[in-house]
Amino acid sequence: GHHWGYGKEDGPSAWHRQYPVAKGNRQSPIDIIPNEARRDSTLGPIFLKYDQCRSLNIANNGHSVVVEFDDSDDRSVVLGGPLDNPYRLKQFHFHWGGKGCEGSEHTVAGVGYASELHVVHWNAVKYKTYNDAAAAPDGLAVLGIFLELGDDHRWLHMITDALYMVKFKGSATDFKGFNPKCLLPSSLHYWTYLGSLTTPPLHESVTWIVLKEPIVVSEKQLGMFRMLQFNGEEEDQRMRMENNFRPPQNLKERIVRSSN
Ligand SMILES: COc1ccc2c(ccc[n+]2C(=O)c2ccc(S(N)(=O)=O)cc2)c1
Ligand SMILES: [Zn+2]
Repeated sequence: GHHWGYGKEDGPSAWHRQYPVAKGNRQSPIDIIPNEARRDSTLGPIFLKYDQCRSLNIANNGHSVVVEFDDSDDRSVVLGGPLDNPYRLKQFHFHWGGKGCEGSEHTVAGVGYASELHVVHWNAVKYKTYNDAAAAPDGLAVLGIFLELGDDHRWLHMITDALYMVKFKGSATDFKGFNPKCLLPSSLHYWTYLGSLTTPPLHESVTWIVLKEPIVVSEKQLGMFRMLQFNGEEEDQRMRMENNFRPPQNLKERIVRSSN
């Protein structure tokens, strides 16, 4: 059927027609206002156990570029912080803007970053499958990492070098041996709040953990993401993949907590 996207007709302002939860009470992303975040001494550090992670493939799903992991056991998990149990690493993907424009989903005191990396984990303790977890209020934990423009990122080339293989929607290729640890900033200090998937089906199933410290990538590296296309190879209309971000949503009755 008529699929959702990021254009004028099928973009974020239209998603509520097919996904009424778009106007729900715990939608993401949000504008994070550091001065209004509640410092919570009960919030411990998060731990990312990625040493045994097994990346499988990199794919263009028509909305972003996604690296998927083997989530058949608890080999790589995020735990601690606001989480009551370990959440299993499933995939990571990015959101970005057009040349020189903002592109992150979360903003900080009204300011956006050039891009945002989402590392998606699911609660395999309570739910049997990822899809079950993705629809449950405590089903997912997504780590959000801001990308700001500066020097080349020393490891991002491992991803940008593979992008030519997944130019079109529906393309995928092997992508083994990649550990997302190399994409983390030095500090794991974070903000956390209860929210949703930022793309349809917009399920209100995400405990968001947004790192305060951005990583630095170059304009050249980020520009490589814009060689990707929203369309499949066979489609006539060529649409450059960019500005694939949802703008901040109403905070409603939520508070954002801050790690120490
Ligand atoms: C049928 O049920 C689903 C469930 C989840 C789906 C999905 C389609 C696309 C993405 N997802 C996702 O898993 C998904 C979507 C958005 C995000 S985000 N941008 O990190 O909030 C993470 C993960 C369909
Ligand atoms: Zn995302």
